[in-house]
Amino acid sequence: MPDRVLVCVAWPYANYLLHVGQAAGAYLPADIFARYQRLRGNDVLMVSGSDCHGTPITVTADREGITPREVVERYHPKILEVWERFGISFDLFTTTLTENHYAVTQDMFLRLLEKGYLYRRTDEYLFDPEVGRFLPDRYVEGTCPYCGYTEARGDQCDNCGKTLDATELRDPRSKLSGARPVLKPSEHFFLKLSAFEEPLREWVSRQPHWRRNVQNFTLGMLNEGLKDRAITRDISWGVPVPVPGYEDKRIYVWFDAVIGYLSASKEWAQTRGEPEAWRPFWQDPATRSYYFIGKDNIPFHTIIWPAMLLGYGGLNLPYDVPANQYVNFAAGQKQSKSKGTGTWMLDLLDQYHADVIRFYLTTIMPESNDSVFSEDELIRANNDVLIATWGNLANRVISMVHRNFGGTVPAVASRTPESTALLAECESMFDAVGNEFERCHFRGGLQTALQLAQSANKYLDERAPWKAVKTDPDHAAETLVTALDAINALKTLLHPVLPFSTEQLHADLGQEGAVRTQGWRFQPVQPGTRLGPARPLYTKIEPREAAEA
Ligand SMILES: Nc1ncnc2c1ncn2[C@@H]1O[C@H](COP(=O)(O)OP(=O)(O)OP(=O)(O)O)[C@@H](O)[C@H]1O
Ligand SMILES: [Zn+2]
Repeated sequence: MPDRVLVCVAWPYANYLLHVGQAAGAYLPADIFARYQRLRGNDVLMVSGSDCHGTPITVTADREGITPREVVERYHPKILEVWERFGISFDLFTTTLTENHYAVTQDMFLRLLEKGYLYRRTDEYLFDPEVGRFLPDRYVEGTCPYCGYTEARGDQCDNCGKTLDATELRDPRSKLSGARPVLKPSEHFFLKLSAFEEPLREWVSRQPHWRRNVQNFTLGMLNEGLKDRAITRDISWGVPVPVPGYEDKRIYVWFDAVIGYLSASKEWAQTRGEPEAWRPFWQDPATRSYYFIGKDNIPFHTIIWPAMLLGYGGLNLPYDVPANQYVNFAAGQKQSKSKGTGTWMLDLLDQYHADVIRFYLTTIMPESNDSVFSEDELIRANNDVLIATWGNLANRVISMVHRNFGGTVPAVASRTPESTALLAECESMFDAVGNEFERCHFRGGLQTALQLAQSANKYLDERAPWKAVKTDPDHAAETLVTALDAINALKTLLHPVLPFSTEQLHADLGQEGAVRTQGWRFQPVQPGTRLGPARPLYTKIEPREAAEA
């Protein structure tokens, strides 16, 4: 029986272009994982969409003098273009502007209200006296009360990752006018997070497979005590609050964004004409659901969303939340679209093969520590590792079979112990790499697969088939066939990371169909197979200093 796996990926705000931090932090790991699970033959549903609400969108709209909807219409297609060109294989990438999403969000709201997990409360909120508007979330900046970071936003501190109430900020200033805000009362709905403290603590403690930092961060928040949080805002853009008297307010963007995972699953089911198909992904307790996010999103996925799910009832909690640290632009400077610091994915895709970018970003995936993106390092990774260890291996062997055996895989009678050893390594790699990918260790999975490429290179160098072919053609044939077997294994092992070039190689190895439908297993190349052309998988890139000189 195949397993069922739900792959949920953070909803990017449709207010800017996507940068490498988001790609390496959330989208690429999710995609490698989903591709790996599909190869295993599991039922996978991978969903996300553009987050079209909240102050990140309205702040951009105000700044650019356009409507929030126009902001979304400008950036959503650009996001879709990145998925297409970068090979992020969503089953559905939608938006939070659909009727379905509004309905699912309001249903969640009303059910939580009915069950007593939402209540109304009047508090004082920051208000800009100059423009006469409340200042929710990102309309206000100030100093973080926890870490002293001076550019904390009203909703959270990017430095220490704490979620904030705007009124907690020290020295707050309005993003609309720069004015010092005043306090003004307003009534809002609150999510009774405090009611979930114990069940959440019990649940989080039972997740030994979680990343240590995710678990500790979450337990830390639980130990400090959960405060109930306002889930409506004085703002005119967002999902309407389905309660009379709240016409001027909207549901808080994070409340509706996390519901997006569920609403997108329902939309996917409707679109494929099986409206109930979302249920097993959410209601069968055997389904594992993974949430791929960056570290700033942890509280929303390990506390707020699980609390909402517990309150709603009958829906699976996350199985794992493999949150990543940050990819920085330069040491200590986060890639951030709202701050305008970053390397844009569309620019990179104009310059480099998608698989080269995927390869390099996997090597710097911030699984345990922050990392730094560098274009020079990308070029080095392409030339010195990707091509030197893997691309050349495939290209050399296919070329030699063309040169010496007319492009047809020769038959071999028996294999020497060195060849048998390499084949055994091919077999065992499927478990070794699979175990890494299964645990969301994508750097480790890639490094492990590359060890097989190194073994194959060493094997070839030791047996020098280019020389042996003149004196002992059978020996050369055995070497090349065994090397082709290793290349065929690597093609599958590397497919989740390098989907485009491994599909090309699959054709060049004379194989039918597509790698993605072959299964996660070792398959030797059959004798008599006609190989395709020996096309290089990647091209060498001139280092930038040389190019500029
Ligand atoms: N530099 C980064 N490194 C790793 N992950 C990141 C980075 N920036 C964003 N992410 C993750 O990518 C996902 C989508 O990000 P989001 O749309 O919030 O972008 P952002 O650049 O953080 O935006 P903003 O600066 O407006 O908060 C989130 O899960 C976020 O944690
Ligand atoms: Zn802070």
